[in-house]
Amino acid sequence: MATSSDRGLARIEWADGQMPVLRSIRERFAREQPLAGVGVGACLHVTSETAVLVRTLQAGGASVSLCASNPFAIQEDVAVALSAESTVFAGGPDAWADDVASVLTLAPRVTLDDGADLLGALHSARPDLLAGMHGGTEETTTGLLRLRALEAEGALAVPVIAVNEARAERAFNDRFGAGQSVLDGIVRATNLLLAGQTVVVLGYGWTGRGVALRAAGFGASVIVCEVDPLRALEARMEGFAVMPALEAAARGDVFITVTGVPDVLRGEHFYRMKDGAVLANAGQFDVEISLADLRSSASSVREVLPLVERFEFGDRALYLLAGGRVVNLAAAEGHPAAVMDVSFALQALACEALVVGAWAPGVHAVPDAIEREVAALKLAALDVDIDVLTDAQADYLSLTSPPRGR
Ligand SMILES: NC(=O)c1ccc[n+]([C@@H]2O[C@H](COP(=O)([O-])OP(=O)(O)OC[C@H]3O[C@@H](n4cnc5c(N)ncnc54)[C@H](O)[C@@H]3O)[C@@H](O)[C@H]2O)c1
Repeated sequence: MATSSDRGLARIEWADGQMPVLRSIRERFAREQPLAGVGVGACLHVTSETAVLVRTLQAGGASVSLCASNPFAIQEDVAVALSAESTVFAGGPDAWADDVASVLTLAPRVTLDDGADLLGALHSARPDLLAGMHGGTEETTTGLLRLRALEAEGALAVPVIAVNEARAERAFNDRFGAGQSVLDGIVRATNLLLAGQTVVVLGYGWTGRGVALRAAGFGASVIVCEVDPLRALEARMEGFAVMPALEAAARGDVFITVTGVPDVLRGEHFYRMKDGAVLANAGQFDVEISLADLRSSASSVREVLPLVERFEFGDRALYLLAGGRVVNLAAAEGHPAAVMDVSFALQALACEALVVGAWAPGVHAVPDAIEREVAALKLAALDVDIDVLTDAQADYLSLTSPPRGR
């Protein structure tokens, strides 16, 4: 019978198969050993994709200790399997603070954060370790807010690479990853046929744009609602209907909020919606669809399917998915491994850059060379070749060395 460790190993191998960019970095790291002897502390989701990143860093000579950035986001079988190869502290919600502290006791010289927990704890509890560090990487907007606040106070003592803001991360994570998985979550929860439906996307930022694109690909008519005139104009020029949410409320069959802003859909919208309209949120927090307005205006509420609640308003009903929580995590599986391949390739190369380069304390953008390398490796994995500037073209553009396709 397969043990928990066997199941974890199988998941890691499956993820590895979807992560060719990280695999090619791992092969180079194994040859070049850029991280030889470096202790890396990682505070990330404990998943099969993270295990592939850990293996990559270890192939480059690092010793990695891992704890969970979200104590509820631990794949137990992966944690068991990975602990045979590296140091894993994944005791769950009750042990979370101890797990973070345990990583710090190993005095990491590079940190990989998903919310600035390790770097935050180093600054508050172990400032003695900061002087010996190469620096850290940060994967989230929230973490960067914390680190930039430290920087503004003059207290950030190490360099941090803002992986979250890389162009490749934005494109893959937000547009392609969330674009697909948000619709996957809606379809899994409802089994709706989206072709022929009117899908209203509220918010046409990095993520909303991906959602709108994929909804159109399913055959839906897409309406975009925005408050930013430039983004609204882009949506219009990209072929979508654009109108205020109050107008869209009467037309939509499926509504998807993806703004990061509270109460984007509220009582006045619910009153205009058609019978049977479906409400889903793809923003980070469950604040974009006003649950208070839904509950206070509905005459009755009941669960009709797992993750689908029916709110009755007189002779009409609206269906709320996943209680308004982020639908691709609640009803599907979040980002595919192929998306995490790009995010974690940026992490691995940023880690290498911190170790081999000289960086001043402060928050830094991901170097353009890393973005290009990750994109080139992904193209190679897709077996796509591209052109290279001729020397004359490069001279014309006054580049000292022409960028390479791959
Ligand atoms: N579900 C996922 O996997 C996933 C992935 C990435 C980001 N997110 C979340 O999605 C949200 C948006 O992220 P983003 O990176 O696209 O941000 P963004 O800032 O690029 O885009 C948000 C857009 O919403 C618009 N907006 C704000 N208020 C609005 C309103 N009342 N009505 C209509 N439009 C409005 C803004 O003008 C902006 O264009 C955030 O909460 C983010 O954390 C979720």
